[in-house]
Amino acid sequence: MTLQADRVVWHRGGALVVDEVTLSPAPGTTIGLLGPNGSGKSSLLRLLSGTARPDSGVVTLDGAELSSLARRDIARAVAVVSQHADTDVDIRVRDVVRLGRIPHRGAFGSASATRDETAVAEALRHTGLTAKADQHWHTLSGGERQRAHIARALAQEPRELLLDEPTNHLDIRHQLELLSLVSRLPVTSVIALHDLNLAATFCDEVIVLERGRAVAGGPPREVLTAELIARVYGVRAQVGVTGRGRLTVLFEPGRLEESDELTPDGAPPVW
Ligand SMILES: Nc1ncnc2c1ncn2[C@@H]1O[C@H](COP(=O)(O)OP(=O)(O)OP(=O)(O)O)[C@@H](O)[C@H]1O
Repeated sequence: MTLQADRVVWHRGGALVVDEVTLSPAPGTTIGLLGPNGSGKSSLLRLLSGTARPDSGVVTLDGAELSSLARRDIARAVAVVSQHADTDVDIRVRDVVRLGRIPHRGAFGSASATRDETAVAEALRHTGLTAKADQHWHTLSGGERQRAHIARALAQEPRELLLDEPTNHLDIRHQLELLSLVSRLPVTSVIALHDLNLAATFCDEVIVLERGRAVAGGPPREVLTAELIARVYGVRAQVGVTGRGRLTVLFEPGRLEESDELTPDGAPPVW
């Protein structure tokens, strides 16, 4: 059992933004949430994290409806890294990461200070921030802040990790390192991503949203076809497999015309 959404529907400002989406990740897998701007990825993550309640349908954690659980109980299992999270407080990186330990504290402080400090040190190490641990938040670059948020989520030692465009500010090496780390962790991760190649490389399964609806889902190799990319994004693409067997998408600039011939579905060519 894990975090699951069953036919969730959510309206925001009168508009339908999540439309009957069902998500049932196998424990330990990495799921990519794909789709154009405004297709509902962040909204779905908010429903999964319990920060918003669906108008209909349910989100459950180990079979219990999320809305029936205490926030602390959810936070012990589910860590979230949302977009645009920032602070004006002058706080050091290590203290940001320590925030991840709060759900594990009892009424009289932490059950184990050593365990807390080990989790924080590990999270800093995994995100390459050990040397920056004592640096002040406002002196960090955008990418370093992003990594600090991820370190905070890792320090939480969650079973479920919800990440909203975690590679946004990261240089290519850190994009690869971060997703490689997340996909290797023994946690279930749901990651909103724009980069189809990163999704193809690191996700066990992807779900493609379009106007709030899940229009495709499954292993990247089955889902990420030129036809799907044309239909959902309105972009011409070639999908192939590199000599090392990695699915790769190449995009063609220019608007897609109705007369465009798309690569037929089937096994992607080897490049
Ligand atoms: N508070 C709100 N009131 C009204 N509509 C909203 C509100 N928040 C989001 N929306 C709308 O909900 C839809 C889904 O937004 P959401 O942020 O979930 O999309 P997204 O797929 O994460 O987009 P992006 O890739 O641009 O981050 C959008 O059309 C957006 O305009």
